[in-house]
Amino acid sequence: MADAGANAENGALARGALSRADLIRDKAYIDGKWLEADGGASIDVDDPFTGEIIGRAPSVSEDQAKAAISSAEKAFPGWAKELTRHRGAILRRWFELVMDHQEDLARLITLENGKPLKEARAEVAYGAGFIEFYADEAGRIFGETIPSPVEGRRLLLEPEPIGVCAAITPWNFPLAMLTRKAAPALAAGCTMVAKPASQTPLSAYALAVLAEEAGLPPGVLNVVTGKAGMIGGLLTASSAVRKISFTGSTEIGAKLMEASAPSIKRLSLELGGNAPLLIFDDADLETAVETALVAKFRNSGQSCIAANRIYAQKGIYEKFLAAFAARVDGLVLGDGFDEKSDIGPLIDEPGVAKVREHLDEAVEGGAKVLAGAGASDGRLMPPTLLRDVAPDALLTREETFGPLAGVIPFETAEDGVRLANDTPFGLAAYLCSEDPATIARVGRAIESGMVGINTGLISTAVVPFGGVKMSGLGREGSSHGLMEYLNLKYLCHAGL
Ligand SMILES: NC(=O)C1=CN([C@@H]2O[C@H](COP(=O)(O)OP(=O)(O)OC[C@H]3O[C@@H](n4cnc5c(N)ncnc54)[C@H](OP(=O)(O)O)[C@@H]3O)[C@@H](O)[C@H]2O)C=CC1
Ligand SMILES: O=C(O)CCCC(=O)O
Repeated sequence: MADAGANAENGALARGALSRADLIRDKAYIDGKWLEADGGASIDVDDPFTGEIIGRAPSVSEDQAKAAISSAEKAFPGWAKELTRHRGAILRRWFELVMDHQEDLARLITLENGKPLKEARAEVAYGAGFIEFYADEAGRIFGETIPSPVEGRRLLLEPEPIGVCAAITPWNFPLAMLTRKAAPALAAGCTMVAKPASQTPLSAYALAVLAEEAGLPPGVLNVVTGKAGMIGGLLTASSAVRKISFTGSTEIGAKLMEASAPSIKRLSLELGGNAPLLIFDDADLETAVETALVAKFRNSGQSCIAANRIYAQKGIYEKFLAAFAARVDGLVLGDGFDEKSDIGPLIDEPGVAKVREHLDEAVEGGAKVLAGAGASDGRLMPPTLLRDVAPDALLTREETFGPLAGVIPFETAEDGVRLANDTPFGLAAYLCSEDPATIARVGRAIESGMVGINTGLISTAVVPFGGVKMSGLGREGSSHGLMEYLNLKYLCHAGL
C-alpha cells in the first residue's frame, strides 16, 4: 500500500479535500432532483493511491433508471424548441463554472482516478473546451436549400435533434469523456441520461451540480450510477432512447451495438485502440522522444490513444532508445496529489496485473529492460521501457493500458506501415519524420482515424475524434461531432 501520509498537504487544502465540498455528491441526479438510491444501495469509490474509500455513489434501482429515461423524454420537446442562443448561453455559463472550479474538479479527478494533478487540470480544461466549443456551435445549426431539378419545388433540409441520448463513459477521463458527449447533445437540442463508470462517478456528478447552477432545466441532463448491465439494458431496450454514445472496451461496445439493433438506435462507439508510433531515420531525435513520452505515458498509459507499439527504424533505433531511456528513467512515480508526480497509480489491481503480464511475456520472448520494471507498490507501476520486443509480443496485440513502452526495430517505410496496420484496431497512430514525402505517404497509408505527426498530443475539442476498423463508429468533437446528434429532415415543398 502506498503511503498517503507523505503527501498530507497540498497548498491550503488537505490531500483530497475540495474548497467546495458540495461538489461531491452521493445522490443520483434525475429530473433536476438529487435522489438517494432506492433502499440506500451504493457503490464504493476508492482512491487508487491509498486504496481508501473516498466516496459513495448511489446504485440506482430499475425504477430510478427508468425514471431518468422518462425525465429526459419529458424534457425533450421543450429543450428541442428552445432558442439556440438560449441553449448556447446556458452551455457558456456551464463552461465558465467548470473553469471557475478547475482546481476543485482537478482534485476530484485525481482523487477518484489517481492521475497527477497537472494532468487532471489539463483534463478539466480539455473537457471544458467541448462545452465552450458547442456553446458557440449551438447557434450555427443551419439548414440548407437545394436547387430543385424540376420547376415549382423548394427542397429544404432542416436539422432536428434526434431525441433522448444516453452517454456511457469510462474511468480514464471521467470529466472530459462526459462533456465530449453531453455538450454536443445539449447544443443540438437533445436530452441525455449519463451513466459514468462505477470507479469514477464523482466527477460526473460534480459536472451535473455545475450544469444545474448554469441553469440547465430539469430532465435535460440526468446522471445515474449503479449496475452497468441493468442500466445499459434499460437504455438499449428503451424505444425513447434514440442514440447511445459509448466510450470503453470493444467488448462492451459490441454488446451495446447488438442490444441496440432491435430499436435501430444511432451509435457512437469509441472503443479500444492499439496505436502505433513509427519513428523514421530522418526524425528529429528530441521530437521523437517527446512524442513517445507523451503518446505513451499520458495518463500513465491508460488511454485508448496511447502509443501501444513503438517502432523505430534501424538507423535511429539505438540513438532513440538511449535518449528515450534517459527520459523514462526521469519520470517521477507517485501520488497524484504530489505536484512532482508524472505517473500516478493505475486505476485498479487488474490494471496492474495486465501490465505485468505484458511485461513478463515480452521479457520471456527476448525483450530487454532499459528502464523501470521494478516491483509495483500498491497500484503504482514503475514506468518501464523494453527494447528488442518481438513483433508479435502480447503488448503489440492487446491494449496494455499502462506505463509500459516496448520498442521494435523496422527496416523500410513499407515494413513500418505493414507493422502499424497489422491490427484489427485503428483509432490513433503517430509518426515522426522530417521528410514531407514520408509524412504525406505514411500519414495516408496508416489505417487509423487520427494521426499525430511529430506530436503525441492530438486531442482538442475542435477536431473530430474517432476511429476506423474495430475502434468504433462516429466522431466526437468539432462540427462533425454535432451532426451525430442531429437528423437531417428533407422537406419537399411542391406547388410553388
Ligand atoms: N476506449 C477507451 O477509452 C477505454 C478503453 N478501455 C479498455 O477496456 C478495458 C476494460 O476497462 P473497463 O473499465 O472494464 O471498460 P468497460 O467497457 O467495461 O467500461 C466502460 C463503461 O461501460 C460500462 N459498462 C460495463 N458493462 C456494461 C454493460 N453491460 N452495459 C452498459 N454499460 C456497461 C462501465 O460501467 P461500470 O464502470 O459500472 O462497469 C463503464 O461506464 C481497459 O483495460 C481498456 O483496455 C477502458 C476504458 C476506456
Ligand atoms: O478514450 C480515451 O481513452 C480517452 C481519450 C483521451 C483523449 O481524448 O485524448
